[in-house]
Amino acid sequence: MTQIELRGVQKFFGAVQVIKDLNLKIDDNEFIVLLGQSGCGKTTTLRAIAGLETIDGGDVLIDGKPVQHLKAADRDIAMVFQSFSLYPHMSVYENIAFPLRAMRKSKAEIDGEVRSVAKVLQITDLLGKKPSALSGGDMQRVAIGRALVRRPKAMLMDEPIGALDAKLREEMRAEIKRLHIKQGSTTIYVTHDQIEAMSLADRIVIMHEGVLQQVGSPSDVYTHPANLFVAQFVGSPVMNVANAAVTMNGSGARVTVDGAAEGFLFPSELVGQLDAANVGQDRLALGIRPEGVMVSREAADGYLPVEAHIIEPLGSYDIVDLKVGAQMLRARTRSGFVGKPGVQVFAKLDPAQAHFFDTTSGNSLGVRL
Ligand SMILES: Nc1ncnc2c1ncn2[C@@H]1O[C@H](COP(=O)(O)OP(=O)(O)OP(=O)(O)O)[C@@H](O)[C@H]1O
Repeated sequence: MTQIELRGVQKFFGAVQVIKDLNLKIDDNEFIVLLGQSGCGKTTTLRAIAGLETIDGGDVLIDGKPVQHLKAADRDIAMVFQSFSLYPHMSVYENIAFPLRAMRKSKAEIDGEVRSVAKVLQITDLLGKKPSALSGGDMQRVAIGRALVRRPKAMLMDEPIGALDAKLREEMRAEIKRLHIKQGSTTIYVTHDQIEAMSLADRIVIMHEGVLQQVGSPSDVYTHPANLFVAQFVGSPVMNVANAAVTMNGSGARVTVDGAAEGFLFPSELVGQLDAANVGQDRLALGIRPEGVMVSREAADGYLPVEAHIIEPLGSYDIVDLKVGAQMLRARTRSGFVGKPGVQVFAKLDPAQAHFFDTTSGNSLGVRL
């Protein structure tokens, strides 16, 4: 049982505040990913939990007990970094055994535990080798083994596979997930790679400039981003965002992108929900992912004429830039569907996939259609 909680954590480096009032509760066995751009404070947060960094305000609690006054060695937390940091003169076996020797375990106990961790990580045949004879992926497996072997209360991982090439990263990502399912330890994992975050996390914590933006399951942050930052940080290609106005027209609502002659048709509930959010409907930010922009080659009910610009063929699908008023909306189509740039096609938005944000605060208005 290991729960970790951050309560109002503050951290300054000189006059610069790099963690701003961070509150977060991490459950036992949860896999939490801290996601954000370089410099947003992810590593500092991790180091503060591990005890490698002091904090200037708030509490870090492990299983309900404040630990901010405890040294790193007394918190029983293991950390894996991007740089492998193995002892080069020791064999893989000795590297993994090292933390157990420091705990003064018996020879038999050490042997049992090293072999059991090696089995889980599928590195038994490497136990006799020196780190210099290992590939990057294997070195990182050993580093993870060394962290796991002493059964810490929690595992903290700072971009552990960031230095590996793309193919190996994908393999290691799957292994870390498998390992977590098998071992089930509370894990906090730092990355700036949203695909890594989406594939590994039970919950993703998105940070920006030291401020927590949203905490949620991967599908939560993807389908219900709390603000424009999250909307445009999660998802590839990024969500389209366009300034737009909403008006009532006959029985439905119209969402008109800046500079466009006509608006997209939306259910009338949109106006009611925006009224309830108490915002000016003459200027909102409309967010829609490429898969929410539907394209037709012929005129059809509810579809507006638009011009296709750049077409990016991405193998199983294309991303097509469509000029709508003063904005470019990117749509995802079957490959080859639009043909060539410059042609006129017709577009419609899927109301269920549309998001509306306050242009001033950037916050989601919580519209659900
Ligand atoms: N020891 C330090 N002294 C001064 N400033 C620091 C120190 N460590 C980090 N910073 C600054 O604090 C901010 C947050 O850094 P941090 O490493 O936590 O960010 P990060 O999100 O992990 O980024 P990255 O992915 O680049 O490591 C950055 O602006 C960084 O330059």
